[in-house]
Amino acid sequence: MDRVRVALLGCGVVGSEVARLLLAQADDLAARVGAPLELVGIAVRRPDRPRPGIDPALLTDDAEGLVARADVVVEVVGGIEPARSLMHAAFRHGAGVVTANKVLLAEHGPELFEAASAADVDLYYEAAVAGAIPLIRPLRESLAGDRVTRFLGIVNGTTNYVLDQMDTTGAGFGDAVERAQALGYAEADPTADVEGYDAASKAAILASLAFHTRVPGEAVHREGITGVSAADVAAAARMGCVVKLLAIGSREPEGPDGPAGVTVRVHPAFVPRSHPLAGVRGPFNAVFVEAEAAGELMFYGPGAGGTPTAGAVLGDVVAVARHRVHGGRGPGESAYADLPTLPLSRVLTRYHVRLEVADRPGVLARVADAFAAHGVSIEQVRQQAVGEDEAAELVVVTHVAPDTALSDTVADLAGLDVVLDVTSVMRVEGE
Ligand SMILES: NC(=O)C1=CN([C@@H]2O[C@H](COP(=O)(O)OP(=O)(O)OC[C@H]3O[C@@H](n4cnc5c(N)ncnc54)[C@H](OP(=O)(O)O)[C@@H]3O)[C@@H](O)[C@H]2O)C=CC1
Ligand SMILES: N[C@@H](CC=O)C(=O)O
Repeated sequence: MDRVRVALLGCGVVGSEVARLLLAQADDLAARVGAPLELVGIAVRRPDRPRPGIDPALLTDDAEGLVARADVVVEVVGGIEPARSLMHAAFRHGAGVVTANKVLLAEHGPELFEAASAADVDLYYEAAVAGAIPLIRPLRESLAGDRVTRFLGIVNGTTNYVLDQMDTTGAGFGDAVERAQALGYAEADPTADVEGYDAASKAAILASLAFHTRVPGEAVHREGITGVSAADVAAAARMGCVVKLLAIGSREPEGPDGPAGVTVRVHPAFVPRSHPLAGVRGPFNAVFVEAEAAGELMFYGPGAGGTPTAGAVLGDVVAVARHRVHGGRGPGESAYADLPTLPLSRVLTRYHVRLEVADRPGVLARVADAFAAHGVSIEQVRQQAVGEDEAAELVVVTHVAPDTALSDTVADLAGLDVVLDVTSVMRVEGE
């Protein structure tokens, strides 16, 4: 093969940087691949829009026609359609695909991996999880001989940036989200970030790879950060913690509580300031992976932004292009284990609960009884006046208990006449 034809679908935050780096590093990339990479076209929604550094002759709105002329298709459009149909078209034409599209992989991964395998072409997606951080390849290849038992990490740059701004600068939630959008970290619709959908898609991909099973995005327990208030950030600080949006996956053995399977969840949590995840700032991501032989590994780096993400995309382009030139194909999907995704009753955690209660004798005993009724023991309780007559704030931190016992307790607390409001509920993780 004398050249590898590359079609770029999308020229936004990530695509524009992929195009720039492909052109700027053409000689190096050619040397690494063994043949020049020729950018044959860029499909966008609005081809007439001026794009600095991009030859207008490359731009088209005929994505299907462009795919038919490529050996490697780079999909950085995002969303389900037309990205899904265009990937299928690429496979039909015998082209390998590189994508950064986690929502598509979390929803339609099995169908796409099967189509790539049937066409005997590559489907690479390093940039789909944790931006620039090499994490997919280590899980798919380097750890293929080990048994991963758990992962815990920060996989969304936007929410980490927002929570970090709230903690360190006192910024309001809305202002911090707007800044994340302006910096190119957020999805086209930032609801996907702040409501935890983006992190849930990434957690589904990580769990599927780490545990060799299929975890669809909708099976991931998901809570976003829209309910996190400045008061929660301050409460975390008082406890020596920071608030982080975590993605946690765990392999659970068969036992008295149920069958073997995996738990996968995304939610905000208090993380002790002494934990390395607490020091992950701005749009950076970090993921701990625990494996039986390797022990504990930590992956850290920029989790969002055009240039870092484009670096990960180009690494995949080189791998797929090398296969086009020298033959062969990268490893495919490794889902064979068929482990069920288990309910939150299998998750053990701790809760930090803030309650507004009536300021009168006997309240503490009523609250303690509600916890005891679900077998949850209390580690600390702190009561303080809230400035209103006859009301006080009660902060309760529990010991470890099944998540459902904790959430059932909170539901009961909300129904007590002495509880005026359940102000906030946060899990405590990473201890
Ligand atoms: N931003 C980031 O930090 C990261 C993003 N990703 C993923 O990368 C992908 C792209 O993200 P990002 O670059 O931020 O997104 P942008 O919204 O910035 O860019 C999307 C691009 O796709 C083009 N496009 C949209 N619809 C169509 C269509 N129907 N046909 C052809 N082109 C279309 C747009 O064209 P036009 O320019 O004309 O509007 C635009 O160029 C997503 O899957 C995202 O989740 C992954 C990791 C990090
Ligand atoms: N919106 C995403 C972009 C990268 O995946 C994020 O903020 O992490």
